[in-house]
Amino acid sequence: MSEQNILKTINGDRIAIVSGLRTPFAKQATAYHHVPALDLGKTVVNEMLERLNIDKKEIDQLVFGQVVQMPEAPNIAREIVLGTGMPVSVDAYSVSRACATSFQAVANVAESIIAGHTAVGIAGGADSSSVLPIGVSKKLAGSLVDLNKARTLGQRLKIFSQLRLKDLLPVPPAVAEYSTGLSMGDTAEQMAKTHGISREEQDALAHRSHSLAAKAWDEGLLSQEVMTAHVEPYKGFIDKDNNIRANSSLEGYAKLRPVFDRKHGSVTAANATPLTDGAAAVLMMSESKAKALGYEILGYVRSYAFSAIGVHEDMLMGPAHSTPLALDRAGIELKDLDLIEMHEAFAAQALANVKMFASDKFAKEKLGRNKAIGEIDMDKFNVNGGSLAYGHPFAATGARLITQSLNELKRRGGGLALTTACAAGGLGAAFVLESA
Ligand SMILES: CC(=O)SCCNC(=O)CCNC(=O)[C@H](O)C(C)(C)COP(=O)(O)OP(=O)(O)OC[C@H]1O[C@@H](n2cnc3c(N)ncnc32)[C@H](O)[C@@H]1OP(=O)(O)O
Repeated sequence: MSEQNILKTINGDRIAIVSGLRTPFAKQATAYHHVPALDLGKTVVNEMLERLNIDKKEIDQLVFGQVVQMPEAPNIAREIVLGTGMPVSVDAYSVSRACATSFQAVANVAESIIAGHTAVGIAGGADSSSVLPIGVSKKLAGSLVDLNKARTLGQRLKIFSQLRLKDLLPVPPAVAEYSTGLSMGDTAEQMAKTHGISREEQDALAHRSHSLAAKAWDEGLLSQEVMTAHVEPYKGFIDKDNNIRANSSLEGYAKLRPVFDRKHGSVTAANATPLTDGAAAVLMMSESKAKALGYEILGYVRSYAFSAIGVHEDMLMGPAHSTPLALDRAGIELKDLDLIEMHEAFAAQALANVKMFASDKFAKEKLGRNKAIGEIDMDKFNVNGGSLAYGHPFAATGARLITQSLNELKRRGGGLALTTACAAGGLGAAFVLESA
């Protein structure tokens, strides 16, 4: 391991993460039923700035993302700046990298710090599966445009007469791959079959995830990094993730029917992430700026990598593709890591990735490498549970993983963590983080 292999600015400053915060995550149509992602984003950024008592004039940039976009506020980042009392001069733009969106936001702020353009930046993401941009059918959308252009009553009546009842039905956004039409759950089913991941193994991982997450909450490990959020203005508060099952039992999992392949499948509501609402953010600075402002640093971004594969088969293999790149860039091997935090989109997807980390065949055929990335020590893997339990508000998960890993490293007295995720479009993200 060499000091050379860590991201730094031209002045030798490391990329510091000073703080991370998130809202509690809530299942679709529960605590945040009518709260848009933008409000969740504003809430978390506002609270983070309040807690740190930072002069808002110090902030140069805010990069944020939202996977399910709201057409009326397409630049969520700028709306957060304008809605949290930051100076209007704070640069803000939005990014989208499906489930790795806030990883991308962190990478963008890191690159801006490395270039010397930013000294203090905020990165994060928010998503709501409860307040959705419900659209109209393509036929109706086309007809509405034509209606706008129609000049006579006859032309208008002709357009109306071509519409059928089904064309008038609302169309919710799909959690599916645009180019194949396959849902993420269909892909998880594919991966279970290709990699021989049994239903029992999937249920066991989900049970582990819920049990560890419940324990983490019981022990107070998350109380600092998760804020209390308002449910709907003036209606109440939520102070804990509401998907986690403290009384998770394997018998309960076994009873559930598969959802995506009802006949031969193994992916159920319990071994898939639920649709979730929430937001998360991190405050980043160049190392010297953090020290000059007197902030304690939580950790550093040592390296990161993104990867991309095809979308027709086993598309959610992002961790197995991006991790070796990030490890190489960090100048380390898998065995040097103290923690491995992998986004659990589905138990089948996480287990397929764990399996392929250890496979020489996969390394040779898919990664063009001589040997496997390495066997994951499960004692280091998602030690406080994962997305199966916490839930997965798409754009917020990366920032959750980064904050949770750095806080856990700190509790353990330091070290290195890998945080990694798969994403739609065959994308993958991996970050190597170093405790301060
Ligand atoms: C890169 C990526 O991250 S890709 C991933 C992107 N995300 C997704 O694709 C989301 C995938 N998930 C989903 O679409 C949905 O959660 C689904 C379709 C799997 C399930 O949706 P729903 O049926 O609405 O789930 P719901 O929460 O109602 O649970 C169904 C049942 O399972 C039960 N259940 C859920 N979790 C558990 C559990 N851990 N243990 C026991 N029972 C459980 C519920 O109690 C419920 O039982 P009931 O019908 O008796 O009330």
